[in-house]
Amino acid sequence: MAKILIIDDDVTFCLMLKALLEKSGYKVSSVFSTAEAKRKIEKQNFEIVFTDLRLPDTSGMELIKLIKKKAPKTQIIMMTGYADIATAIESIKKGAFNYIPKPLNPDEVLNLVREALDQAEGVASEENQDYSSLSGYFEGVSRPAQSLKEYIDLVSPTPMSVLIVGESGTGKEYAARKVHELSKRADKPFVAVDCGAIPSELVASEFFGHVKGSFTGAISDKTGYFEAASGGTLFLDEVGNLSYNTQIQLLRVLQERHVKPVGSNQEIPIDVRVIAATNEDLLKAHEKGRFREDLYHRLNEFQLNIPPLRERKTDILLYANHFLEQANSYLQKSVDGFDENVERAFIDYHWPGNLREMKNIVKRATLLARGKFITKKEIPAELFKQNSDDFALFSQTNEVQAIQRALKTTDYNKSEAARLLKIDRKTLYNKLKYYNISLPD
Ligand SMILES: Nc1ncnc2c1ncn2[C@@H]1O[C@H](COP(=O)(O)OP(=O)(O)OP(=O)(O)O)[C@@H](O)[C@H]1O
Repeated sequence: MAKILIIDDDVTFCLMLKALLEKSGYKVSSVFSTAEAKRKIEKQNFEIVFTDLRLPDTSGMELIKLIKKKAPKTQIIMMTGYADIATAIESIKKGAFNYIPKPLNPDEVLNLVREALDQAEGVASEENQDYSSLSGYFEGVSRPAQSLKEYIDLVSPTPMSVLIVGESGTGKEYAARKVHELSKRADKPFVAVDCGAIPSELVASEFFGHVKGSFTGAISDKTGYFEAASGGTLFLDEVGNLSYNTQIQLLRVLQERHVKPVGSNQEIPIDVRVIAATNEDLLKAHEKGRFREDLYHRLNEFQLNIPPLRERKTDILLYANHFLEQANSYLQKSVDGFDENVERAFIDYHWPGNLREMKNIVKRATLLARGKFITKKEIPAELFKQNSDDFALFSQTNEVQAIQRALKTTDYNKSEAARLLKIDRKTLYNKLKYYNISLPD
C-alpha cells in the first residue's frame, strides 16, 4: 500500500484530503509544518508527498530540495492557488512531479496519485537498467562525437582530473561513467554527487562524513562521499553550484589528500580521482566572483567538451534509433522506426534538452505508437513549429560565419548545410567560391 504524506498548515484541508486518499486505500500521514515534515521524512519512506507551495516556516521550493535530497524517489505534488501557478511550474523544473490547483478536484487528485506511482515505478526500474552498466552507451559518428571518443580513450587510463563541459542532458554523467569504466579504478566505486542538491548546512558532513553526536541529528557515524569513493572516482555534477566556502574546503582536500569528518580529530587518507561536470562557463563564474580560479585549474587538468545535439546533426537519427531500440525493449514493443516527417523534424529541431529530451520523446512516442512507424501524432507539436533558425542568412556580415557554422554542424555535408541555410545547393557553391571558404579534405 503506497504511503502518502500531506503537508499543509490548513488543518481542515489536510483532514479532508487525508480522508479522500484513505478511502482509496492509501496509507496517509499529515503534518502542518515543514519542521514536522522533516522529522517524518527522516523516519519514514513516502511514495508521494502532497505539499502546499506556501508554508509558514519555509518555501515549497526549499522543501522540494530537502525531500529530493533525503528521498530522491519520492514524488512531490505541489498544491497551489491560481495566483501561484508560475511558481508551481518552476517547482516542476526543480524536481516536483506535478502541481494541482486548489480547490482540489477529487478525481484529479486520484488520477495524479496513480500517475505519480506509475512514474516512480518506471524511474526505479529504468535507473537499474541505466546504471548497472553502460551497455546503453552510444558514441555517435559525427566528427565532434569521434573526437570526444578519442579524448575519452586517451584520458581515462591516466590519473588526471577531468572537467566535462556541456549543456544540460548532453550526457556528461554518462561520459564520466565511461571514463571511470575505462580507468584502472573500474572495479572500485563510482560515486556521483549532485552539487546543487545538497543543503548548505549538510555539505561538510556529506562530503567528509561525521561522527555520531557531532551535531543535532547526527545519530550515527556517517561516511562522506570522499571515503565512499575510496580507490574509485568521485563525480561532482554541476560543480558550479558549490558555495565559495565549500570550494575552499574541497580544494584543500584535493591538495592535502585527506579528510577530517565533522566532529572528529582523525584524518583519513583518501585516494580518489575527481571528475567534475558543468553546464556553465566556470571562467565566467570566476570573473563574477562565484568560482575559485585555483579550484578550476585543479579540476580542469583535462577538459572534455560534449557538443549539443543540434551541432551534431549527423548523429541525430542514430541516437533516435538507439533510443527507439531501448524503448522497444523496455516497453516490450516492436516499433520499426520514424516516418519521414518525424525524421525531418528531429533533424531541424534545436533540442534544448539534448539527449535526455530526445530519449523521453522517443520513449513516449514508442508507447503511443499504433503502427510500425512513429508519426507526427506521437511527437510533441513544438518539434514541428518553424524554427527561429539562427542559420538564416540575413546580412553579408553574418554570412561567412553562418555558412561555416552550418558546414561544421552538418559535418561538411553541402546539401544538408544548404538546407539549414535555407538556400539551394548551387547558391551555396557560389557563396563558397565568392567568400573563398575552403572545406577540409
Ligand atoms: N552516450 C550516450 N549514449 C546513450 N545514451 C546517452 C548517452 N549520453 C547520455 N545518454 C542519455 O541521456 C540522458 C542524459 O545523460 P546525462 O545524465 O549523462 O546528461 P548530463 O549532461 O549529465 O545532464 P545534466 O546536465 O542535466 O546533469 C541519460 O539518461 C542517458 O540515457
